[in-house]
Amino acid sequence: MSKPIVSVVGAGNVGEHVANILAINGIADVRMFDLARKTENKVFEVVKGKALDIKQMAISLGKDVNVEGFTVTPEGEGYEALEGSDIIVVTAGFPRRPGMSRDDLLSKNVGIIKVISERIKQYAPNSIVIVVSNPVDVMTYAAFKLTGFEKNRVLGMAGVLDTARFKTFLAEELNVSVKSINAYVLGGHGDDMVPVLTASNVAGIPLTDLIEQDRLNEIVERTKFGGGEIVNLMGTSAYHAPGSSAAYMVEAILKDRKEIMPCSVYLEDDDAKYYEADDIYIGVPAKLGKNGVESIEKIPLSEEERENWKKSVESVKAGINRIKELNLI
Ligand SMILES: NC(=O)C1=CN([C@@H]2O[C@H](COP(=O)(O)OP(=O)(O)OC[C@H]3O[C@@H](n4cnc5c(N)ncnc54)[C@H](O)[C@@H]3O)[C@@H](O)[C@H]2O)C=CC1
Ligand SMILES: O=C([O-])CC(=O)C(=O)O
Repeated sequence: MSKPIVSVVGAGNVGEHVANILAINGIADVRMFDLARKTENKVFEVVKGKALDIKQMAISLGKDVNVEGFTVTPEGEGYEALEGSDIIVVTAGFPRRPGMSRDDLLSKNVGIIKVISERIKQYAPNSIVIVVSNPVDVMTYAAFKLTGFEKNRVLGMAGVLDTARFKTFLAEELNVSVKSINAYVLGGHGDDMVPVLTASNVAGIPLTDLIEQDRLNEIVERTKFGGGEIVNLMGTSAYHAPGSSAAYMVEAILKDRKEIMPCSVYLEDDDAKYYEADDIYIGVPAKLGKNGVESIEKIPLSEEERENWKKSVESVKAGINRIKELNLI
């Protein structure tokens, strides 16, 4: 039986881990796209080598999957094999280095997203697009505008990762299984992200009953700067948890799971009214199924959380205004 096709555009650290997990889980055939690597006297088609290696890894684990690599150019040549993709995960672009914010990547990465979005529109007009490249909320907004796809078919990955970080620190603190923890991190994927304490609990017990406020504040701060912590340790950004988070979203869509998870999604109408943010991509709980984003949930926020939420909206809006000023969307 033929499997769904997931394309991964940008097969660097994050992209290859997305491909890796999808192949190990055996739930989709994977197509990977990346630039050639040029040295003084040789051009390496690294993406083809990575695809072959990942396919052989999956086969060594007894999985019958196809994984193929395609070399593309920055100008947008070589994307024909996007045709037939059910889902496209976009991880192409520059990662940050120590001392940088995610927003520092905006002007370099938006040009890359522009070319890729045009090719997605051309070759895979019915696909669902999951953007990972940073600053992710702004890049997802750009992909939405540039593909012209319906809002349910364009979403960004961040909240699954931020929530996994929050859960990691809570599980360590309380010595409980992550399965007993319900937690949500919403807002933009930047330093202003909003861990929603009022909606987070362990076996139904509010976090504030389990952890002293000062310690809880430390955990919240560590979560908000969780990406930066890894950048400072590795000199580049995280890729195992980002890769698995994107793969988790892919699987929820392919398996029509109707699972609610925080994703960067487009807010308008009723959702915009509730979240006080219109014409924006930002992290809120969303139900993922075969149609992509099938609904957006309105999570209750305390007064303090709503104030923090508003700050996060302002930073994402500033990024969106910057790409509008660059006349790239
Ligand atoms: N949303 C999130 O939570 C996260 C986002 N990220 C972002 O994901 C992006 C990728 O990160 P890494 O994989 O660590 O970086 P990386 O540098 O390892 O990989 C990026 C890949 O994109 C490719 N690329 C660059 N320009 C391209 C173009 N025009 N067309 C096709 N491919 C192109 C590069 O050749 C490279 O292989 C970064 O922007 C990073 O900030 C990373 C982790 C989490
Ligand atoms: O920190 C970064 O730049 C990459 C990222 O978004 C994350 O790991 O949260």
